[in-house]
Amino acid sequence: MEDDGGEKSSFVIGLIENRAKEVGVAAFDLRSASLHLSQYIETSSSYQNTKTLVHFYDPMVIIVPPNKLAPEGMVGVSELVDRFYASVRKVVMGRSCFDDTKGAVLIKNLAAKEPSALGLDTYYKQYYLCLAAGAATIKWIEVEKGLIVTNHSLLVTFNGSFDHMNIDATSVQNLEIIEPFHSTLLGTSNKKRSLFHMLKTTKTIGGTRLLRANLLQPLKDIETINARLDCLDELTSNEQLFFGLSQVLRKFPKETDKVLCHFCFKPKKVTNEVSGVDFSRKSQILISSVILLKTALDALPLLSKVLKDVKSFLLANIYKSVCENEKYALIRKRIGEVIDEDVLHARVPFVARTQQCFAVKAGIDGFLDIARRSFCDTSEAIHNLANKYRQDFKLPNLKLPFNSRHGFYFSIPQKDIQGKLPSQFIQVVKHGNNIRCSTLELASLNVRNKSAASECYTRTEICLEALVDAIREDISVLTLLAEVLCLLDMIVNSFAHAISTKPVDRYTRPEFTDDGPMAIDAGRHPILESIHNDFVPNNIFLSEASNMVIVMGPNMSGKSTYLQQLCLIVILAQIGCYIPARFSTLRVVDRIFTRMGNVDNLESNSSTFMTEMKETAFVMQNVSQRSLIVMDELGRATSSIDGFAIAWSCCEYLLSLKAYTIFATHMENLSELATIYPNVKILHFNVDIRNNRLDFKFDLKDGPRHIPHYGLLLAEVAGLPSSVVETARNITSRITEKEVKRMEVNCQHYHPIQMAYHVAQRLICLKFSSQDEDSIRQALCNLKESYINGKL
Ligand SMILES: Nc1ncnc2c1ncn2[C@@H]1O[C@H](COP(=O)(O)OP(=O)(O)OP(=O)(O)O)[C@@H](O)[C@H]1O
Repeated sequence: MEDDGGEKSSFVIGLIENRAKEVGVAAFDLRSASLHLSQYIETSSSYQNTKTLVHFYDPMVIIVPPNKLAPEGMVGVSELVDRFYASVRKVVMGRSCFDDTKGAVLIKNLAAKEPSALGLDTYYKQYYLCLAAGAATIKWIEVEKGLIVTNHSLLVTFNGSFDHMNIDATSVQNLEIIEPFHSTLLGTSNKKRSLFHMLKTTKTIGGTRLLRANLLQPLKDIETINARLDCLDELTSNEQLFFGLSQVLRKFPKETDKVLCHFCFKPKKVTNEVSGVDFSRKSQILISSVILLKTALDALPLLSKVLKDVKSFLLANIYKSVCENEKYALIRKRIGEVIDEDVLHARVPFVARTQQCFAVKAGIDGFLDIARRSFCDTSEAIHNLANKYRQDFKLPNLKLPFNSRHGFYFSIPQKDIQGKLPSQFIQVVKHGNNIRCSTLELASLNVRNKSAASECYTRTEICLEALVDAIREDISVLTLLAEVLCLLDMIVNSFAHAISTKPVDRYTRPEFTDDGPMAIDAGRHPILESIHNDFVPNNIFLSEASNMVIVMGPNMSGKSTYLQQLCLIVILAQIGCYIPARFSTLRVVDRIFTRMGNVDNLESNSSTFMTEMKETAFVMQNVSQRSLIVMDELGRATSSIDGFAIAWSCCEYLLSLKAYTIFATHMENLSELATIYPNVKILHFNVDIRNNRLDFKFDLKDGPRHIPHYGLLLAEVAGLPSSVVETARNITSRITEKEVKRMEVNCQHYHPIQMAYHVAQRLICLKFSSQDEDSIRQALCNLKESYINGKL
């Protein structure tokens, strides 16, 4: 296991597909020793589902089979990786490595849970592809990383992403969930952040990862969401608990979640001598894991103290399953039998090395004690050497830093060196205002010091063998501890922290109902509200009887912001966080679809319009009754007639579903939909026109509103030469005149059969709509009036 130390990805994923457009994914997290399997039908030729998952796992390695079995019309997963994930290491493994039978056996043996509890028996027949991907992935980890997964230690989940809300990769970009748009794309200031950046006040890497995973795949289970919200209620109403928990969490080492995987993976036995050095590195990692575990277990009683009288289910459950679990005390006791009480987890490299060398109690192993003496002697000799140079060469500010790769080296401020450095100093490198260098003597002492440390590690590992085996037997409690710490980090340091830094009642608890409406009172954009002090809140109401809202308004009036705001609020609510609104009732959303058209086109051979159509097709093919769809200016990228026709027919299609749709548009004629369909509501953004200037109010009003030639007004404000604007104005008035005449003629010649056809079509739509009687009666009246006035 490599020590990644930072936020580098720890996922290795295997991808495989069959000719029926099914894709199997196995995502192995080396950090938490967990394997997540998913299998699904890839409905879009651009691999939207797969991209979403790859984006979610953000892997360091992608394993694929040779590109021979790509389904018709698809590029194949191997090619997909080349095109979109060129920076990720791609490994092609033979088909024989993708063996589903082997995968099933492996997973049965390695999974911490019983196969029946995993549902493996039924899963096996249906989802063979992800098992095949799992076999290849585990094989690669064994061969390339030299790690063997301990039996019954792996956390395995099936269908991971399908238990959660699904947000496709394009929508993740559109909504700026993880990354904000490049400032030049939107013309916004650099201050704009993503939702992830806003909430990233977590203190551990595991907590940050959990937050990212939650934002990309929010929860769908109301019970879990409410459990988190109850926990937030308790944290926000009990300051002592909130501050107590934040302080206690700091006592746990930041890398606690990593401890677990070092016990899950057994390093392969190294037989040849060349690998000896590597072996010592692995021993070192194991020792540091034991020390880290000891430090974490020492902090556990503090957590118990803080959680003693908690009320909310989630915290009480943590208290019961972790704080009252005697296994932790037993593990701690066993560690205490071998490990010195004073040894602590340290982050400073040399301190960490010393702690690791002295981890095991003195007197347990004679060879270890000798190696330690040699380690101390060489360390002392290095420090004496530095003192000698300080005096001999009059370099009082000579420093002796250490890093794990190079060992000790000298650092001397440039200003202290008059002329040239004495010839003893070698490997001279400038580094800022300092010179870094070494000497032959130091290099030789470094080698001896390192070799003494290696000997200490190897001997220590032998002393720790029995202890580590005993810890491995209780791996599940360590998994639990790691999970709990990540969850607490996210809820306390991110969610509760975000709420506590806002004025009281700015963020409120969302209510969830099973099949109710989506009503948000005075909702605000979670990120923009901190940039605009005078951000204007707005409402939304969607229900089965009114499942489409069409939002109109001139450019810059706030339409896109409103769409993004709604989605971000829903995501926040479904990760179990409070939301920026006065009040809200929500129903659980299973997928969010967005068509916003402000993302760079990833498929270089598609025009803006093609991209728009592909995205819309993807929505249509995947939408369910529980989805939330936001469409911004659909149909603007082609001729106005075709664009309008497409926008209209898309609306009609979406209306026939029970999904909630919000549609922002400049096409005023789309408001006609409301006269035919009672479940369409028209809203517009309020704008005042004074002295030919638009004054944006950003508040939503009922009904449509016609603002003549706002495009021209805005073009003038943007600085288009006045002669150009004047010409445009003349052209507009001529077009308008012609249009009026044409409409009059058209009305006269409108064929009665066409009228009858439209009436019939709308009557059929009404028949299948689930509206109440009053609404249907009203819609029939509107239809009749339109027919009489010839406006159909
Ligand atoms: N509710 C609001 N309160 C305050 N400022 C807002 C609000 N909504 C939007 N804005 C500001 O107005 C700017 C323009 O908003 P937005 O891009 O949403 O307009 P739009 O109607 O979608 O424009 P276009 O039709 O040209 O895409 C935003 O960058 C934001 O700074």
